[in-house]
Amino acid sequence: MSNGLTITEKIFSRASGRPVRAGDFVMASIDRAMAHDITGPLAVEGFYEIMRDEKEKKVWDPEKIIILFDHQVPADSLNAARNHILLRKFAREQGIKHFYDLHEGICHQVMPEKGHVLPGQLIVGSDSHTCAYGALGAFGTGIGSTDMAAVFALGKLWFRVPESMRFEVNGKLGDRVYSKDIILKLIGDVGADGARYKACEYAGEAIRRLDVSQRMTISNMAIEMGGKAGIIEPDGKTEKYVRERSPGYRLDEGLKSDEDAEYAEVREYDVTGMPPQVACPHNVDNVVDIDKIEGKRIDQVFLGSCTNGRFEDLRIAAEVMDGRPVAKGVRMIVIPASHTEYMKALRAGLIEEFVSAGALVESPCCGPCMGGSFGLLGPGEVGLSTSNRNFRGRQGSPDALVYLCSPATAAASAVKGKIADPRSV
Ligand SMILES: CC(C)[C@H](C(=O)O)[C@@H](O)C(=O)O
Ligand code: SF4
Repeated sequence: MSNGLTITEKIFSRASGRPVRAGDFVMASIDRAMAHDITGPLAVEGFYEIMRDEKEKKVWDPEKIIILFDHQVPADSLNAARNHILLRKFAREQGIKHFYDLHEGICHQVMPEKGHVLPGQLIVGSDSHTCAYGALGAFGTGIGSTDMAAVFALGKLWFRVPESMRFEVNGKLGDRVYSKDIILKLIGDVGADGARYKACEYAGEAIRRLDVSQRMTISNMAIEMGGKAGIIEPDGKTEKYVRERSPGYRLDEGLKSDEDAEYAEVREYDVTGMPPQVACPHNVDNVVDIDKIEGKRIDQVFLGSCTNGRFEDLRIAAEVMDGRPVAKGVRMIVIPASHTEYMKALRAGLIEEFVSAGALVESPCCGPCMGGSFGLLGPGEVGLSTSNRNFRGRQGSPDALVYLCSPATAAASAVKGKIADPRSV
């Protein structure tokens, strides 16, 4: 065995207070824990169950728990309203310092944006896309509500330190081809469980060249190939992003995988000349080049979600639309991922452009991404979405079809009224 460590092994060694390696079982201290309106109520219930015999029923650290509302926002059912009431009460009683009510946005956007994600941290969230925080060099991972209950109580959780799978992505992305196309390509290649329980590590010049917003898209979708995390080694861009939110933060030069670190697998890619990618129904790994699916009719385009609802995504889409209206017979729903992103888009005039084009712009939330709220697809309808999952029934009817793509492809398709290549509209 070599002496080198992966970034994941370094993070777990710090979090568990001893040198550990992939495969070791550890009890790790959690740096931040996030729960939202769907999974939070069950975690709260579990927490009180655990604390049943304690006199003081207090969480381990009210400053390290983040609670927010995003999935059913504004409350779209009585059940959602009750969940919101329960979590507001819990946050008040426990003195949860970082509680965001329903105006703030989607968890995976709000967490980094508000400075709750630092490189090298071990962060858990009761949401599967918590791997998104790997974009900043944190080990973020999704856990269930009952595990979250234990974290609320103890601030610790056991893990088997995952092996790492390295994706060396080189070459240069072409015009109107983005990080979403890279991650769809990788998932299509590896398969939905090809990286099961592995820490996916994205490296190479094509990844280094991406801005933080685009890195978030790639890290966000590690779970779609079974990854436990989706880490990108922090660099100057990471440092700048983090410092703007956590002044005084300094990049730790040692926070990267050693050259002789051991990997379960290393895969190499060259994205030069790669066309836009689309994931076809009903699996995220059912990925094709755009020319295989171009011309397919669509009923709805959804531009948003924690994967691709940032200001940069909206700007790309507006550029591609270039003042043209949404095609007749197609509806377009645009949802900025957070209040901050919404304000940026508003100030830049993007919201006016979308509204003038005939799109529906909604307040920050998950929206149709999970089909639990508004914007559902009916039987037989076809949706094109910038989100991360296209499972049967995910956005409404089990008889609807969902295709996944980049914001540029979504925008090109919205103006054309059918799936279109953003390079040729
Ligand atoms: C509701 C939540 C538990 C779920 C997740 O874990 O990812 C949702 O965010 C999703 O995208 O499917
Ligand atoms: S936007 Fe979609 S993927 Fe992201 S947290 Fe919400 S439901 Fe999950």
